[in-house]
This record gives sequence, structure tokens and C-alpha cells, in this order.
Amino acid sequence: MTTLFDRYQLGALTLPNRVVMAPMTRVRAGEGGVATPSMATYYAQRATAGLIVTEGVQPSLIGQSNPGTPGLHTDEQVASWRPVTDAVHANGGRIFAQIMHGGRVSHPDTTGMQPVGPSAVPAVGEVFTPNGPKPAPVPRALETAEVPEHARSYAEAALRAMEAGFDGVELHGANGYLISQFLSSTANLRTDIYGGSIANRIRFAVEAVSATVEAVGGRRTGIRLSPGAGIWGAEETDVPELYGALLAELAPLDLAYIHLEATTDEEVLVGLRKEWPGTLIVNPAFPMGPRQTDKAAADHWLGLGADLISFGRAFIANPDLVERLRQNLPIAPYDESTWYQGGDAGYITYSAYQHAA
Ligand SMILES: Cc1cc2nc3c(=O)[nH]c(=O)nc-3n(C[C@H](O)[C@H](O)[C@H](O)COP(=O)(O)O)c2cc1C
Repeated sequence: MTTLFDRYQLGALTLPNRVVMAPMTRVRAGEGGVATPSMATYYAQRATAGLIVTEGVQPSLIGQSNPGTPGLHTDEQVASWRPVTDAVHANGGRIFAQIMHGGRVSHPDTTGMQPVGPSAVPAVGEVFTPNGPKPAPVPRALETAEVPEHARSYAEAALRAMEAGFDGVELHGANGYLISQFLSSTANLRTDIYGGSIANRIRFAVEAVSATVEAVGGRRTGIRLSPGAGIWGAEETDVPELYGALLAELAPLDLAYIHLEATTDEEVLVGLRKEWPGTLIVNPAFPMGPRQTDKAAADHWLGLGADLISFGRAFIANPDLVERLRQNLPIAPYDESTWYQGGDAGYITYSAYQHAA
């Protein structure tokens, strides 16, 4: 039986275990969207994960969603990530950058620009801004001719990620951000080649992934998806058909993986496993609340055919999560107030499990 602690060959990378650190935005970037020494410490502390996926990283200023998030679109940003990837590698780890274009989930207070999206339909809910949460603004609908440059921005960020020493990139196609907005039938009301039919709604995702594969190779390219999640009002009404069509287009690209975000719909995940020939990372539907992690849920998904399991919140207060899971040690609770507050407290202040002397 496969366990979380078995090795896994991911393209050219040998992962010593099947525990993936899920991408988590922590808003600790410096001025100009640069990575900081604290970020290097944070990721290096977690290098025993089989694979680390960073927080969402914007591929352009207009692609920035939250204030305080890092980018991969300036030379200064590229240089700032090098100490992060070096520190992770020095500790024996592997790290992918998550490329995240926020699309309509953004705000002029953050970027100085009106956000863009598939259609002039605002996200449902409030977005973070430097001046506190504000209602999501109405985005500008991208012209047909502008769409390819936003798809290519993922590939350009991927090239910069390689320069910065990352082992690969994960395109953020989940949770209501730009790729997910194009997939949605409520965020995307377009009538051109990027909207309407399933073939049109998956076009942006396929262009973004294909451009990235062309730039850095399939084995260095993963994508995160959240079928049916409907986050920020980006609803999908035809989940099995939509994702079936998307996976069929992506299957020949020899991708590093697809990463399925927490969903309660086990049937959908099982269906996608059958349709996806490559590596599948599952972020199980761990219940929100005090129970942060659940080895039984991980084993369940490995049994159903997941190759790797990602853990998010449990990594926040447990840099040595792999060892704690392996030895059934207590999992330290996270402090939600520190998720997005900035500073080192609740970020790099957690230590490995202290055994009694
Ligand atoms: C503080 C925080 C920030 C997150 N930021 C991101 C992000 O930048 N990109 C992403 O794809 N998911 C993000 N997520 C979702 C996590 O990757 C993960 O899917 C979610 O927390 C559920 O997994 P868990 O139960 O193991 O925490 C975030 C979650 C948390 C708690």
C-alpha cells in the first residue's frame, strides 16, 4: 500500500515523500513585490516536504490580487527569489512557484489600475486592499486581442522563475482567479472565442499552460484546479464536461502534475483521476476548524489513486509536518490572526517538535 512516506519520481525530481506543502499567500513580500530574507527562512524551514509550492506570485502588476504579495515580473523580484530557492535547496528541498494572476479579484488601491477579467462582472465579495477590505470592483473586460498577452504572462513568469532557481511552476487555475474566471460561466459572459462553449471557456487555460510548457517544458509545469468550487462567484455549471475537456487538452503536454484543490465532491475527483494519465496531487477536503490535518484522509486519497497529497494550514505552525505525521506527533495549532498580518511572528517563529529531554 502506498503511504505518504514513500518516494515519488516527479519528472526529473525525486521526492523523498508524498507530502506537498500547498500554496499559501502570507503577504510578507517587501516593497516592489520582492521576496525577503524571512521568506527564505520560512520556506527553508519547511524543506522536508516532498515538494513546496509557494504562495501565489503575480506575473504582472495588474495580475496582483492582494497587497503585500510577491511578483516574478521585474529583475529585482527575480534576484530576490534566488536566496529563497538556494535556502530550500541547501536544506535538501524542492520548490515550485505558484503563478497567480488575480484577474478581477484585485483592486485599484493595490495596483493603481482597474482590474481586468473576461467580462465586466465584479467578483462576489470583498477584496483585500492596502486600505482594508473593499467590495470587489467592476473589472474591465479584456479585448480579444489582449487575451493572449495575459496567457503568455504565465510563461514569462515561468522563465523568470527558472532564472530565480525554482524547480518548476504551478499555474493557479483554481479558486476564482483569472484562469478560473475564464472557465466559469458566471464570470465569463464573452461571446468571442474565449467564452460561451466549453471549448471556448477552456481556451485561456490551455493557452496559458501551452505557452508555459513551450517556455520551460511540461515537466516543470503544473496546474492547480478547483472543479466546481465557485469561489468569488466564479461558478461552473458543467463541471464533469468542462474539466473532462480541459484535461483532454492538457493530457498530451506531459505536465508535471495537476493539483486538485479541496473539494467535497469526491465523485468529481475520482472521475478526473480516471481521465488524467499523469501525476495527480490532491488537496483533500480537510474540514475547516481545529482538526487541521488528517492522515486517514490522506491515506484514503492515496488509495483512490492520488499520487501526492498537499497540506496547507497544517504547515503554518508545523515546519516539520512530515516528521510529525510520520511519528504521529502532536500537530501544533495555527493562529489565524497571523495568516496575513505581515511580520515574522506566526511566520518563522514555529519550531520543529521538541521531544521531552
Ligand atoms: C493563509 C492561506 C493562504 C492561501 N493562499 C493560497 C494561494 O496563494 N494559492 C492557492 O492556490 N491556495 C491558497 N490557499 C489554499 C490552500 O492551498 C489549501 O488548498 C487550503 O488551505 C486547504 O488545505 P488545508 O486544509 O490543508 O489547509 C491558502 C490557504 C490559506 C489558509
